[in-house]
Amino acid sequence: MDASAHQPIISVRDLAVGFGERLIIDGLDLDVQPGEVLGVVGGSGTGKSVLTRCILGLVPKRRGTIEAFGQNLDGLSRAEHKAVERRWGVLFQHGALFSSLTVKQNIQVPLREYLKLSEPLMDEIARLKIAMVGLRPDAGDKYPSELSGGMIKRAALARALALDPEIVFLDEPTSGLDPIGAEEFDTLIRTLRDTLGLTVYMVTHDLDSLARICDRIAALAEGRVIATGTMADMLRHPHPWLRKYFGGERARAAGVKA
Ligand SMILES: Nc1ncnc2c1ncn2[C@@H]1O[C@H](COP(=O)(O)OP(=O)(O)OP(=O)(O)O)[C@@H](O)[C@H]1O
Repeated sequence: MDASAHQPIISVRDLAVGFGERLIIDGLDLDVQPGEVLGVVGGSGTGKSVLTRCILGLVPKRRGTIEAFGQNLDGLSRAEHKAVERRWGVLFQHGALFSSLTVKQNIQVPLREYLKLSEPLMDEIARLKIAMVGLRPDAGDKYPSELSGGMIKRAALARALALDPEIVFLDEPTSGLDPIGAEEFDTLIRTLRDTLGLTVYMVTHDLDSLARICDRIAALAEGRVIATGTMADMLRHPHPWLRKYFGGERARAAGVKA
């Protein structure tokens, strides 16, 4: 069998990231396996967004290595890094669409940045992505201010999928959605994973999402990943934060059971 079949898409070793004198991440190891939906959890301020941004090259690290698609990201030229960036899509917290652009134009931003395509082809790709995330065709001509929270998330996901990425990074994709909207969005992510073979790295506080769609969970505390595994593994873990998080009232309400 091809050895690359088992190679993690993302591999982080002994990562340290800090601001000023404060180390937020210190000695963090994490692998993201091809085709999995990985849920990244941790208390507020534990560094989930910082970790994500560091993997994406938006925050510098102090120490450690980050590999994406088998390549060490250190020492890549700008062109080589851009080639890596083309293989991932990102949905930042709150959608982060450009408010002055329509949904179609937002989806076309990465196409313009990374590819040279004709206008009709870009329109066709935008149409496909809009359909893929379950938006109506007329959503393409709307501005973000004209969309509901759930539609904004879908539009942002369509933009994250614009370049047919192998992995998408989602930062709290269901935050701000009502339970029905959140469940529909989870179903969409799962469907995209199943149909496109997408790998999903998802920062979330949403226990329903974790239980519903994550194959594996990575828990952050004390600057590192303190545990990885299935929901069942999390429920058995002795770490006090995990016991509180997965054993609390909210977890019971989400139907999370040992
Ligand atoms: N650019 C920055 N400069 C200084 N400190 C920062 C910067 N970015 C993040 N931090 C700090 O790093 C810590 C981790 O922040 P981060 O946003 O990663 O937390 P988080 O785990 O994603 O939290 P939440 O679940 O609340 O979104 C916080 O204390 C934050 O204030």
